[in-house]
Amino acid sequence: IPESVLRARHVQTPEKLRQSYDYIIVGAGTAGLTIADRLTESPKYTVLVIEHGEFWSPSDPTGDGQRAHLYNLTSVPQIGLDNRTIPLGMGFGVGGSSAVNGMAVMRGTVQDYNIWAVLGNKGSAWTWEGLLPYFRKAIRFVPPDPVLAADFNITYDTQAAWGQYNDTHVYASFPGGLNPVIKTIYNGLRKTPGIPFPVDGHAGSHGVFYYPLSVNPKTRQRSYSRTGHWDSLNRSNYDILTSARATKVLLNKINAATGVEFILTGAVERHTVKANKEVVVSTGTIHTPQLLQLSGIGPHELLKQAKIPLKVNLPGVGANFQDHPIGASIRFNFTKTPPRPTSNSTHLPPSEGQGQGLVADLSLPIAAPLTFSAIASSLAGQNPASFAAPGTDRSVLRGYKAQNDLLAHQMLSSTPGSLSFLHWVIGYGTAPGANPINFHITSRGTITIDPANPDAPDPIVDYRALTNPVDTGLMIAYIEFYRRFFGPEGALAQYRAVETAPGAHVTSRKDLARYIRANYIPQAWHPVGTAAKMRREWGGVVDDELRVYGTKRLRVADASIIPILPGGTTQLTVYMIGEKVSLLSL
Ligand SMILES: Cc1cc2nc3c(=O)[nH]c(=O)nc-3n(C[C@H](O)[C@H](O)[C@H](O)COP(=O)(O)OP(=O)(O)OC[C@H]3O[C@@H](n4cnc5c(N)ncnc54)[C@H](O)[C@@H]3O)c2cc1C
Repeated sequence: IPESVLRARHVQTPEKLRQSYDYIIVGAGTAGLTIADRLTESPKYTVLVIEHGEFWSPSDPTGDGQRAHLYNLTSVPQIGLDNRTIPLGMGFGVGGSSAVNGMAVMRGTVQDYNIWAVLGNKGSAWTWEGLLPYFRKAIRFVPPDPVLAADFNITYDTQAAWGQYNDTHVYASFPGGLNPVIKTIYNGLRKTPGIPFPVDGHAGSHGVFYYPLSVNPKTRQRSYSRTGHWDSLNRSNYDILTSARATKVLLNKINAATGVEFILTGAVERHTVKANKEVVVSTGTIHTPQLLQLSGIGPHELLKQAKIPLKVNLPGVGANFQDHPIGASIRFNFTKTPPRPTSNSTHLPPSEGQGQGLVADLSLPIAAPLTFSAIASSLAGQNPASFAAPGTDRSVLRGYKAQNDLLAHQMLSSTPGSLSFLHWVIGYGTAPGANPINFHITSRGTITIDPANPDAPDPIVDYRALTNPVDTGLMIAYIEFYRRFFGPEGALAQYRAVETAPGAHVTSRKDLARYIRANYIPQAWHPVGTAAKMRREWGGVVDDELRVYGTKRLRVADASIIPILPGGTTQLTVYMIGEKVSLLSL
């Protein structure tokens, strides 16, 4: 069967585009392809997706590899990290970041999403309960092999977490065996008082649980937005234009989106295409604020400096930038080697390195029983202006204050649905120890066009990592957690662990802070927040229907609308956003 019959249309030159489309989606990434698939289910609407990269397949051994399909970005020197610059990669090409990510499928807790409602407008449906149907619709969960499940105590709750929807081809599954070494840590956590073990970490609780991967269990290939929402679609109302970088959303006199301006790779001429109903920007957390700013939507001072005519003064565009930081590593050697755990599921291929695995996502009172309340008080007592980027608008500062108050409140709670703070991935490697990840940072960065060179292909990335001292305090608390867990009072004391990094002699706050500054990586490829779904008076960029404030017929739908990081990896949340906005748009 010719490929063209199996697919919607891949357009490679602007001349082959229609005169106009009902919907134009900018970015064929995780959310973008989800939305385009859902909108074109109805033959009533024509949809064009404009994508900067190309079609490619991560499973193609003759292809040019994943690295070639990442934006090659680097942050500005980080004042909180001894002026280190930080590289970051974002997916580039059809499938976006879902084509290159680590495939872990996770979700935040109940309060992670209830917080979105508090930060949003009145009557928001963005709560755990309100979003659960879209989460369920976003991904098809396939339970683990029963022998594997019994071997590693993998439990799941199909009813509460996953539901029975089956109209998606994006899968979450457990494709291989697990490294039995993790059983030593698992047993240690089991013996540690106070650590919760929810039946399924996707049902809204923090604690210790196994997570699946976005892998098709039959083919054992990556399952992502392209395989789930593009391949095999035969729809004449659906076009994708590739190698085309959107440079502007076109707005008329009443700031209604009328189309998109774009430039083909390697060319200089700018083209435009008309949208009859809506433009949906879905270019991800780094490029969405760039595109809005280039379109005249953003902080007025920045746009004035860049000589871009102001359409809407929205100071929050590019503010509120967050990612999960990977903290400085803490490592131990066991002087008495634990017996190597055995595995009954050896009929399954092993999954030694990065793969489906075990996580311990712990609330702050569990991770930091001695300091959680002092950390919470110090955050609640802060004036965000002391730590925000110079010149941050008052509305954005009000939003930061609202976020701080919510986080400070959650720092005191260990109820099942409350936020997890310390994220410990136990599936990677065999050495005891961790690179602790902080699920809820308090520093806020920025993404801005360069006013001196607004047409540069990528914007300026500034994490402002560790500019809020609370983040250093959290990392110190996590190091202390591991010292207790592996130390003489911990559940694995019999193996007499010796700390190798940073070393047992590094104990003062000053020395620990220095170690953290030198080794902290402010990103785990989960950037969010730069076009946040929050109240406008709190620096929000989109409303509860993901419409950009001050405009008409223009929405944003991707990771950038997430107002505050969830306690989980981000892809499932982004698929959920794609599912939800598709229904809002129709
Ligand atoms: C290396 C890596 C590892 C990760 N690991 C995990 C993981 O294990 N688990 C997990 O849950 N999450 C993970 N994530 C995060 C997750 O994949 C992302 O949060 C999610 O995919 C983001 O989706 P999005 O729709 O916001 O953006 P994307 O999927 O990145 O889509 C944006 C699209 O827009 C295109 N684009 C950008 N600018 C323009 C423009 N001007 N014009 C036209 N097109 C444009 C891009 O090429 C891209 O296709 C990882 C991400 C990366 C990069």
